[in-house]
Amino acid sequence: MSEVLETPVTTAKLALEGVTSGYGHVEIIKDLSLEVRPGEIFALMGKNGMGKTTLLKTIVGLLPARRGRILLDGADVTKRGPKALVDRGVAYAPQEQPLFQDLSIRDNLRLALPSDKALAAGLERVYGHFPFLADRLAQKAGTLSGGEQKMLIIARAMMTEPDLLLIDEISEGLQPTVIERIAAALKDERANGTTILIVEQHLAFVLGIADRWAVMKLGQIDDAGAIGPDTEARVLEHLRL
Ligand SMILES: Nc1ncnc2c1ncn2[C@@H]1O[C@H](COP(=O)(O)OP(=O)(O)OP(=O)(O)O)[C@@H](O)[C@H]1O
Repeated sequence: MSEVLETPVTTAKLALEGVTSGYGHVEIIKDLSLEVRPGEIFALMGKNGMGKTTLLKTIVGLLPARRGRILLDGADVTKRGPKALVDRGVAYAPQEQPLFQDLSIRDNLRLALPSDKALAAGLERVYGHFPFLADRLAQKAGTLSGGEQKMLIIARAMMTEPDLLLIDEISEGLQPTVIERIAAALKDERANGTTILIVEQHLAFVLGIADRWAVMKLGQIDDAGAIGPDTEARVLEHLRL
């Protein structure tokens, strides 16, 4: 691991200490340690099948950590489960089956929230990023285009004004203008104090918004650092190997 990630920080927003998790008899995440600092965008990259999605699922409690600890603002949340993470301000935009296709945009957004009042406030926030939502609230999510569905997924995760936002491969299949819109939305969220951990394959997009980065290989952090002029070349080298 690089010097940058070993440098002590006051209190990490999210800290993983020797986390191991997996499926059945197979360990996918192996003794992994990582710190995400308050208010940063942290880009997590790696080749297919290296464990990035598995790591996000472990962080949000959908998959139990078999060993190690997960700390949120210094508090141990390892065995607390998904609900406790949501209550502590964590939002997750997953890669798989993320929307209720037969429900309207409004109902998909409402499900993330405790009340209609919260929905009204949340909508005001996300309309700024994704204005098309304002005229389409009654439309079924399944009838939106692929790009619109991705924007809805991000909007839903932002509705709660999360302290920590976890995003899994949002850019896949999106046209450049939509990616730019999402990049702008994520930068705005960071400016408002949200910490973001984003798994991405689209390097220009994610390295353009991130503060620090890591590459995963076979369930471990293979390399990491602060974003700098050599980052893209360094990451590409890992993805080629
Ligand atoms: N539910 C599951 N049961 C068994 N094995 C799984 C399950 N989900 C994922 N795996 C395996 O875990 C490994 C890591 O998968 P994961 O989806 O975490 O990788 P990833 O880095 O996110 O890959 P990608 O970039 O392709 O999305 C893969 O070998 C995958 O086959």
